[in-house]
Amino acid sequence: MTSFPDITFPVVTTGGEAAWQHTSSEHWSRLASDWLLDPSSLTAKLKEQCQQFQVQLLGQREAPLLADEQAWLGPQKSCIVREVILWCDGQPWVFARSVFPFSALAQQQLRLEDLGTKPLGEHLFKQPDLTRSAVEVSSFDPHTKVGQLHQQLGFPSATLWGRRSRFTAAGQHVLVAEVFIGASPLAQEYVND
Ligand SMILES: C=C(O[C@@H]1C=C(C(=O)O)C=C[C@H]1O)C(=O)O
Repeated sequence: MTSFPDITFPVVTTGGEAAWQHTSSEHWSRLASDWLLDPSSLTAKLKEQCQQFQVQLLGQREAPLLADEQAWLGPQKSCIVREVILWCDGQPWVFARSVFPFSALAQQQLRLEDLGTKPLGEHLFKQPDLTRSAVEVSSFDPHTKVGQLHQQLGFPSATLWGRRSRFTAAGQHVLVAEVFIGASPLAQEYVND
């Protein structure tokens, strides 16, 4: 069992650190990586890559939305924010921040209330009416909160890459952002980017 480092929640507290762009941009061709584009469950993909997959729950509670999150979820006064680190064989691979309105938490079919350290994806991908928006991608410089998390976890300063999309099921939206950090191939691949 990995002993997880103590990380303050929420990690992401300020907007403007990501420049989310659709993958049709010309910038995209240089980045083409199935880690960013693969529409299947990231949890399932990681479980194929490692023997021991673990979810470190940093927190799941009401917290402020970032301005660019409001655009996806509509004018919510407040939302539930869930942040996790996904670990593969004792190494951090993904930092994920998911935000969803209280109405999604109350939607029993989604069972988000008692997720705990169960991976969100395993719930979402079981929903019969699940749809997913197009994926946005963004880089994260070393000075961003996620870039600092990567270094706090013991990895050298690097430009990181993440993706974001909105899941919809049972009439509710869940916005999920995933940044490849630590020992993940994508974080290593661009380490000198
Ligand atoms: C959306 C998925 O769920 C994963 C698990 C998460 C969690 O437990 O909070 C968050 C983002 C994803 O990396 C997925 O598996 O694709």
